[in-house]
Amino acid sequence: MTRPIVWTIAGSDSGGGAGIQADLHTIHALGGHGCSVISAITAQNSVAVSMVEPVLMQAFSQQLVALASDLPAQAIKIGLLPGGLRAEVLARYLREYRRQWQPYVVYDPVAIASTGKAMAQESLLPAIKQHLLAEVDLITPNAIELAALSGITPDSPANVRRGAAALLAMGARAVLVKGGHFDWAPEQAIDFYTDGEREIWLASARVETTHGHGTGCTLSSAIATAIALDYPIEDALVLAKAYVTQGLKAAQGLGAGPGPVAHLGWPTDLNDFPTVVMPGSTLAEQLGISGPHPKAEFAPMDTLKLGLYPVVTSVSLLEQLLDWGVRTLQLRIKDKTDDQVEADIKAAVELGQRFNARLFINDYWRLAIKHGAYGVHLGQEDIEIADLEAIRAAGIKLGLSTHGYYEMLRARELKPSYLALGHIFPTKTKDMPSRPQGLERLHRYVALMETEFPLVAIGGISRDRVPLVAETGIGSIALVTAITESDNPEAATRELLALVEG
Ligand SMILES: Cc1ncc(COP(=O)(O)OP(=O)(O)O)c(N)n1
Ligand SMILES: Cc1nc(C(=O)O)sc1CCOP(=O)(O)O
Ligand SMILES: [Mg+2]
Repeated sequence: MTRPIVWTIAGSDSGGGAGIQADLHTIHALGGHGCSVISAITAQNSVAVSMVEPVLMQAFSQQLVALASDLPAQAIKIGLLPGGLRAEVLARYLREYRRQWQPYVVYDPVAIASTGKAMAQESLLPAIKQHLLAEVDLITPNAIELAALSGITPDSPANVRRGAAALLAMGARAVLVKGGHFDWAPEQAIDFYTDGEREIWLASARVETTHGHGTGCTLSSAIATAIALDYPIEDALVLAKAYVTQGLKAAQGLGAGPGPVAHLGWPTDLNDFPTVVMPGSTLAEQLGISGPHPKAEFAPMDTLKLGLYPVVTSVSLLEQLLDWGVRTLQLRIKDKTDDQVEADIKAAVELGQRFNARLFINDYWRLAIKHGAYGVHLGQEDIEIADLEAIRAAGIKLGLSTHGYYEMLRARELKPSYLALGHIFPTKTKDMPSRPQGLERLHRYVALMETEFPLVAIGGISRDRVPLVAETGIGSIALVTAITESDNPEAATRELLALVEG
């Protein structure tokens, strides 16, 4: 894949830990090609910022013009703007880019250095509100910047929400409040994202280090790069947070003051990824997140490798599949009433028991409980409405669909029996709101999660693609049409069984 282009419009940090320098490290480490528009030259080291010198307006504009004519960006990260005039001029350029090629714009409203020095002129604040906010897709203030912009000090979770809502009311499309230093959560680095419709709280244990110079720049450029790589925003947020956490853990002191966050490449350690705060935890209570939640983990599977996993709509095909040797399978009937499907579900459960198979019922969890099913498979939307505790208490196994990093981390909090990862390739079986993941991402997901849960790949997996999917190390492959649309379902199933289970 060619590297997507990401611009950073920010200040140069002579010390190499923040600003343009941190951004270019981050963009490159995550697989983007970084271009830079320098807004100001700072003279600084790890101890102090001794000078902030805005570049000439003409030099600022000409960098933008040069890049726009040849290297248009998939995503743009904005950092330090030294004053209101450049913010206003930049807003005008961004408006034009939006018309031409719609880059995703992340703005980290750097106003005060971690050393305490004001980095920007007073004219910046009104210009952000009046001109820039409307042109950015995501603004990422820390507590001080949120208070400066919104007038609300985020001294409680409620005030974090209020501050973010105030920025949305001023025209921001989405807000990520960075909680590296919330007094009310001293043990955690908690970030809050909202676009006005949904709220996401991400928590990481605070890394004990004084070497965190450049974390804000790094986070925002990591988000921009992940978006340029075509990750949805919720995945970009968790990936960027993991990148920063791994960088903080490896950060070293260079110079007499706080050293720079380290730049180590794609995050691969699950311990570096944040927790998606879900109802039921002490933290969730503190954050005012309530809702039903399972009291403990779901029944574990007997193996991490579930093998071939056909998903079918008819009980008669289920019976044939069992006869042909399949031992993990699912009855997936859509859009019928409970009365219409109950007989089929009862028959399917009995068949599964007769063959000692891992037979999952899709969606109809009440009937699955009633008839003592082996397992239930649910989607992300079901997590909020199904009675997960009732499923767990009945001893029924739970499989959950996921479509990327965020959903995987969210599902992980519910401790299900397995996770499905989809859709790997384009599929005609179902209208998918997300984009296909592809093999490279699947590979990364498997490496990240394989010791936690059995993992199942699903979506567009034809017979010919099975060996490629199996090469990622995934222990189970779910498919519909590879069997149901085959000219000879029995031969197809036997071949697939041999390919997947050897
Ligand atoms: C093994 C497996 N993975 C994913 C799905 C999809 O479940 P869901 O997201 O609930 O969508 P529907 O199947 O209900 O349309 C699945 N059924 N099985
Ligand atoms: C039911 C389903 N769920 C998916 C997910 O990604 O959650 S993909 C999918 C359809 C799988 O069918 P086929 O093997 O014919 O592509
Ligand atoms: Mg479902």
